Amino acid sequence: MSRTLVLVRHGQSEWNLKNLFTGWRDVELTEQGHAEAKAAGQKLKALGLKFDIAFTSVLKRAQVTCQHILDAVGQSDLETIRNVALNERDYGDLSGLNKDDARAKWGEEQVHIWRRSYDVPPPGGESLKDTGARVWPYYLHDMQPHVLRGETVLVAAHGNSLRAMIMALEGMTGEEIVKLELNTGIPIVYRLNADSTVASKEVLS
Ligand SMILES: O=C(O)[C@H](O)COP(=O)(O)O
Repeated sequence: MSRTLVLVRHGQSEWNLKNLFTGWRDVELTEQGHAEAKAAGQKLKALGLKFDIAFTSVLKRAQVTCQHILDAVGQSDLETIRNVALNERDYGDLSGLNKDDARAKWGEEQVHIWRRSYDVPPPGGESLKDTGARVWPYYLHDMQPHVLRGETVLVAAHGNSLRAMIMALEGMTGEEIVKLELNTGIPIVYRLNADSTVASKEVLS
């Protein structure tokens, strides 16, 4: 029984590079981002993983990352489900602003609270809790059944949609999740037990 779940944050995007709040804005990968996504695929290939299904968001930086990985493992045509539930946390009024400019305007602490706290939303946007309220039901209903059937599932998504998923998967508290940072293009390989709990976790950095 494989029961394997692979989570990957998209490669570096144009707005990661420019240090802009991105959220639901649909921006391209940078050259480095494409390379990170291809390297993620090579790492998964080296593990000998073959996927049964892939999931991604409706944003192209995650979709392109997903495709690079599938190309690298020789599964370019694998069934891939795109769903808005996996989108990045909506950054609301901060979207498009420079993160350093925001710190200068509202202060380091306030910006950190908006970026990393569990339940404080940025103005007009989603908190991590709000993001989890759409990601986790989608995981339980659409992805987990595949994993529990013994399949190997790829999820290419975003920093905060994946942080919300990881929080629930690992049973982390609101305080613990504040410290979790996900790097771009680094696969996290979970093996699950039959009761859906985490048996092992490997970060392919
Ligand atoms: O949406 C964004 O700006 C980033 O992809 C994630 O941002 P964060 O590091 O501020 O959570």
